[in-house]
Amino acid sequence: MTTPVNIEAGSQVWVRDPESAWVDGVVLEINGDEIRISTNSGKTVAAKVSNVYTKDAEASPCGVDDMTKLAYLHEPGVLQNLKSRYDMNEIYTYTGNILIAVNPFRRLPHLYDTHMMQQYKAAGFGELSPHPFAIADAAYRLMMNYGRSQSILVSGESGAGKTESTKMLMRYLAYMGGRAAAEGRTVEQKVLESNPVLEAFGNAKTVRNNNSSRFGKFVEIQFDQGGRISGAAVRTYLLERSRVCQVSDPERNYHCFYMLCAAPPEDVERYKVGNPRAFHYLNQSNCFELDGVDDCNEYLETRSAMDIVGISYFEQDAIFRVVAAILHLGNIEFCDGKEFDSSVPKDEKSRFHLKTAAELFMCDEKALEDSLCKRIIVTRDENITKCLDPQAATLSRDALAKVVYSRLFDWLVNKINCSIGQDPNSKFLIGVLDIYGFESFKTNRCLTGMLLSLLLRVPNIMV
Ligand SMILES: Nc1ncnc2c1ncn2[C@@H]1O[C@H](COP(=O)(O)OP(=O)(O)OP(=O)(O)O)[C@@H](O)[C@H]1O
Repeated sequence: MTTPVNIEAGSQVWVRDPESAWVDGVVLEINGDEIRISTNSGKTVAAKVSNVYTKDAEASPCGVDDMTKLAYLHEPGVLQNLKSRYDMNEIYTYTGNILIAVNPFRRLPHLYDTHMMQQYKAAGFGELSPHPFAIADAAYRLMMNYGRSQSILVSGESGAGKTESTKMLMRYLAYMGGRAAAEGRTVEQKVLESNPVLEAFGNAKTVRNNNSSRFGKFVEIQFDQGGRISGAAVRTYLLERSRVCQVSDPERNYHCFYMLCAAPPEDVERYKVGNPRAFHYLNQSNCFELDGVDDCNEYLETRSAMDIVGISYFEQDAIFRVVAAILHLGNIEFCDGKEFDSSVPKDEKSRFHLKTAAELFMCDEKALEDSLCKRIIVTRDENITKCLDPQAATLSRDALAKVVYSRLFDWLVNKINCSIGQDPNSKFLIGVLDIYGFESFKTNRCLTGMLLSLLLRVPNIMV
């Protein structure tokens, strides 16, 4: 690799550092593709040309609010700019019409009050400091001016602040297109009220975030011709199904399992749950409780959120029966059956969990056992029943748990949409896509396809 044209002895540069990611310094000498640098932290280091970038010696110590204004748009330049701004409590920065948010990990209420929304309503894009309100405002204006639906993509690593940013965007859209309080609960209120239910079943503790959304969410805010909100819908994608059966330490399974285990005694008895440590789907990790979170309280709050969303007592009962049944399903173990390559529940304990799961699912115990220990192969002429060995039966058990859980989640989303109220005759919509980081996937085919289809429809703005 050749030396970048503008690097010579005496140049100010950034060099990759194993601890701080990048450190700045001055070039002492260049020998082929190796550069010796005296860093500003007082060390002399040697680095390959590919690990050295020119530093803008005239860059403002306060950074710039739009990174397209940077003299050098490379990784250390971008990170330094974000850091300079963050140190001044400026958590938002533009790159053109993309907004970059750095998680402040503390409440900044002054940034999001009504006064702030009024200011962004009156200003053009780029006139005020970078802000999610400016992004939402630009989307709303484009929709009104060009009569075209818009999409806002919110992406980043787990814990980056996507859900918080999505809430800001929705608040602003509700402010712009909202109906008077006298007209009943606003769409924003309804969407927010449904959050506890979605979070109970779709969020979990991960290494990075105690309340990580394990699904992608596309919130569609629908508008009439006059730009007033006429309905909304929540579409969910890619629920992390594997978490139902596999949890790594120190993460947790979905919140609802722990909530149910911590429910008031009458419910614990009704759903035949108890100590989460007794369930295989939960005890693969040593994390059962979350700091500052009372799972019993969360259970009661989820129940009241379900009441608000319009989920009846009987439906709630069925939901928690399914949740409990999944836990019992996970405790069924298998051993070899009498026939070659067949399996049966391993012992009395497994039989007990099979029986309990069947009771909770309200299905026939033998039918449930067969669905785990046998596979039916449908051919054109006949149905062939094939026995499964213990290993295959265990996989079949986990597959059933995952399918049942994801169907339950889809059912809940559908119920929430009925409660929020969609407008089939809406003129336009603004969609806010909150989807967890690209790094989570080995291949991003379906995610990329989905994003592409959204962005092709409305190639506008990203956060
Ligand atoms: N703008 C903000 N102001 C204050 N706190 C914030 C802000 N953004 C994020 N946080 C804090 O960071 C935490 C994680 O943020 P959030 O849940 O939005 O991340 P996420 O990107 O949606 O994560 P995941 O993909 O895991 O769901 C929040 O619970 C909150 O405490």
